[in-house]
Amino acid sequence: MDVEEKIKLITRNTEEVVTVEELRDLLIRGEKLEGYLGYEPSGLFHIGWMVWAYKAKDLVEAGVNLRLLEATWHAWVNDKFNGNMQVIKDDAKYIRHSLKAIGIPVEKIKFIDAEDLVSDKDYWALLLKVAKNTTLARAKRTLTIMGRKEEEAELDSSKIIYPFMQATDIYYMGLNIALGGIDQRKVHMLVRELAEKVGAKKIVAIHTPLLTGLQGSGRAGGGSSKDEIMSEVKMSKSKPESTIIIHDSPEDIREKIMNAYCPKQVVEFNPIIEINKYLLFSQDNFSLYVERPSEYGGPIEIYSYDELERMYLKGEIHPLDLKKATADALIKKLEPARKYFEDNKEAKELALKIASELKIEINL
Ligand SMILES: Nc1ncnc2c1ncn2[C@@H]1O[C@H](COP(=O)(O)OP(=O)(O)OP(=O)(O)O)[C@@H](O)[C@H]1O
Ligand SMILES: N[C@@H](Cc1ccc(O)cc1)C(=O)O
Repeated sequence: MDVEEKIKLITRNTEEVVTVEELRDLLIRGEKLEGYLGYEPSGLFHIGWMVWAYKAKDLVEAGVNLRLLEATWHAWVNDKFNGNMQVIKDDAKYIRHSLKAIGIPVEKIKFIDAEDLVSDKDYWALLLKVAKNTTLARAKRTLTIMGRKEEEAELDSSKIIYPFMQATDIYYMGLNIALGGIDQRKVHMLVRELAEKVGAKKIVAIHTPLLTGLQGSGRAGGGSSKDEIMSEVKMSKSKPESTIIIHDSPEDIREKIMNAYCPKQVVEFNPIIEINKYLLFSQDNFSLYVERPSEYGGPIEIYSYDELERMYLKGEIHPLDLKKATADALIKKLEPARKYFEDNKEAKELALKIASELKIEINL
């Protein structure tokens, strides 16, 4: 793959890359691309996560040396599983299985437990350096990266340390690429700004779009920037009613999709449109078969997202027909993952354990 082909693969289906010029520069200079993405192991794998997982796969294919950071300590600070570290660690194992189940080449990725970073005193020395160079106001504004509002650090000041930890993760591992959903933007910008001061490389930040929760944008509150608005309305493991998880049965998926927000001729914050854009058409060789009634033009096969969007905006595809077609396509897409969890004993036991911790019923 030449430089431009790599750039195309790395930047496709992203919300933004800060900056493409810097990425090109790294590639032209032949620097090894050292990348990562972190997640809190604190729930069942929902389809929103497939957006970054597919991007992780692209990065691996483009030759990035990719790590996935199991942010166990961060999840603990963020009160996940009531601070039960054993369950957080089991969830991390479960997520590895989930990634494999959806077809991510896990054997080419290095998984790192945050425990391995925080057990080195140099990590904390670096963290203090980051904190020394950041105002409290800035740190508070960055709390959206952990799904929290500024006020939430008032009662529990460990939360204010979280953004410093996330920044330190990046410096400590000596990375030049950080991947995350657009809700992680604020910390990546901080990391870029402070790089010189802490003597680290300046990262290229790659941000993937966030899939809106099934209820649409009804929850959007006072956020002003795109990352703030999206972090409120995104599909999230903390809001099970808004999510489709990879273990949902075909019947569950159909029912959830049929009940989802999908306004006629509107594509913004429309989760059904976004499932098509970010999960289905984003992958090679996909086409959507829509069974339209004959008075609306009859059945049609759609070959690109742009074509779908154009027709939907014009009212040529009715939400109901789109929902049915999307449910069928998503059920098909998740079939291998269902099968993986049915067949793999360890994966199944872990999934059931996590589900029972969360008091969520799954049928495997
Ligand atoms: N709905 C979504 N669509 C796409 N990416 C998402 C979505 N939700 C989270 N992500 C991305 O997944 C990664 C891990 O996020 P995180 O652990 O916060 O997941 P979450 O489901 O939002 O959970 P929580 O509710 O605990 O915040 C981040 O890079 C984040 O941007
Ligand atoms: N803040 C991320 C998780 C994360 C934690 C540590 C990191 O270094 C990176 C990512 C989230 O909640 O989505």
